[in-house]
Amino acid sequence: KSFTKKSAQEHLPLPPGPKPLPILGNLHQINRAFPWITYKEWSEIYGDIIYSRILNQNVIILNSEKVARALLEQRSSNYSDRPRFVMPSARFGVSFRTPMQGYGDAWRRHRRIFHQAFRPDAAVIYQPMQLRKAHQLLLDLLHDPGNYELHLETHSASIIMSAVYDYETKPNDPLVSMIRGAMDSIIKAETPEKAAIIDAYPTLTLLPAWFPGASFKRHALELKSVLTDMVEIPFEYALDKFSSGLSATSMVSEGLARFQGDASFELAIKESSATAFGGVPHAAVNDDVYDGYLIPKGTTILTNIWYGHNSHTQLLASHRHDPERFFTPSGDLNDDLVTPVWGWGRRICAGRYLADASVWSAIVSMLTVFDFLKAKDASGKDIDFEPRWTSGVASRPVNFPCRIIPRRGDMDVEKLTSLISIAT
Ligand code: HEM
Repeated sequence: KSFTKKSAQEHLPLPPGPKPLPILGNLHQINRAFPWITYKEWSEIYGDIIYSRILNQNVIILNSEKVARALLEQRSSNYSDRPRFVMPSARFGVSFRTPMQGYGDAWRRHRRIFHQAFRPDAAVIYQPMQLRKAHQLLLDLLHDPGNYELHLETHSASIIMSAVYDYETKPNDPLVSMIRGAMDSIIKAETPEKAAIIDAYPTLTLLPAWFPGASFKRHALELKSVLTDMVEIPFEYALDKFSSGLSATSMVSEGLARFQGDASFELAIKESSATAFGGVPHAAVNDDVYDGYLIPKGTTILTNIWYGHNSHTQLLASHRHDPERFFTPSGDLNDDLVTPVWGWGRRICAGRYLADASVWSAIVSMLTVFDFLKAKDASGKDIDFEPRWTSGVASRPVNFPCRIIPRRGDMDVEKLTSLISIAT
C-alpha cells in the first residue's frame, strides 16, 4: 500500500518556479547579496510556494505566512530538520551550534537547556538586568550619539552575555568584540546559497587555502578558530564562577545545576550557550504533498521572512513608520504580535521571550528620552537618504545620518543618571 502511495506521489508536479539551467539550476538568476528580492519577484509570477534548484539541491521558498504556518507549524515533525550543510564551514567541522543541529537527540538536549532558561516564566528573571542595560544604552546615546550603531550592538551583546554566562560586559569589552567579529563573518559569508555550491562540488574543499578561489576555505578555517574561542572562553568563565558558588542565574548556571554529572548535557550546555542568533533554513525529513505539489525528502525550505513581513498586517510594509497598523478601527490595540520574526514550528527561536523583552525595554526607554530626527547639513536643511541594508543570512539597516537629541532641552548625563536612579 505504501509502495502505491509513494509511486503516486512521485508523479505529482513540483511547485511552480523559474526554469532551471542544466547544471547551475537557478543559481545565476538569484541576487546573491539580497536573495529575498529575487524571491519576492518570483512570488509575483509563481505564487506563495516556489520550487527552484541551486546546483544539485532542491530549494523551496515559502513566500507567505499562510504557507509557512501550514508546513512548518502544522506539519512540524516533517520540517524540523536542517539541511545537511547549512553553512559552508560545516564542511570543516563548524556545526556545533543549536540552529545547525539536525532534528535529533543532540538538538533535543539543546532545546531543553534553552527552554529551562528562557521559557516565559523563567525569562522574567532577567527583566531587571534588561532594564539596567536599557538605561546604560540611554547614557551611551546621550554621551556619544554619533556611535549609535556600536551602542545598540553592545546593548544586545551585553544582555546575551549576562543571561547566558552571567558575564558583565565592560566598555570596549574584548569578548564582545570577538563575538561581534565572529557573528559578522557568519552573517556575511554563511548563506545557504554558498553552502549549496560547496555541497555540489565537495572537491573544492580539497583546494589548498592559498589557492585563488578557495577564499571560502580560508574563511572557514579562520571562522573555525574564532568560533572555538567563542565557545570555550565564555563557558570557562561561567564554569569557574559556578564552581566557586558565586554565579547568579544564567542559562549556563541553571543548566549545570540541573544536569550536573550527565556528560552529554554538559557538552550540550557548552555548545548551545555559544548560540546567539539564528535565521536559518529548514529541511524536509520525508516526501510530502502540499496543495497537489510534491515536496521531495531532503528539500531545503527557505522562508522569506522579509517578504512575509512586507505582505503581513494588511499589506502595510514593515519598513514604513506606521504605528496605526497595530490598532483596530475602534482605536484598541489589535492582536498582531508580528510573530513571523521568530520563525515557525519546533525550530522557532528559543530565545524569543528574552529577545522580545530586550527589544521592547530598549525601544520604550529610548523613545521616552530622545527624539530621533534627520541630520541637518551646514545650511540647516534635513539630509535625505535612501535606506540601504546589509546582506547575508540576517540584514539590518546600514548606518545612516541622524540626530539623537534629548526630548528635554536641559538633559545631561548627571540629570539622566539621577532620573534613572529614581525610576529603579
Ligand atoms: C530580536 C532578536 C531575535 C530574532 C529576530 C530571532 C529570530 C530567530 C529566527 C527567525 C530563528 C529561526 C527559526 C526557524 O528556524 O524557524 C531563530 C532561531 C534560534 N534563536 Fe533566535 N532570534 C533572536 C534572538 C535570540 C536570542 C537572544 C537567543 C538566545 C538567547 C536566540 C536563540 C535562538 C536559537 C537557539 C535558535 C535555533 C532554534 C533551533 O534550531 O531549534 N535567539 N531565531
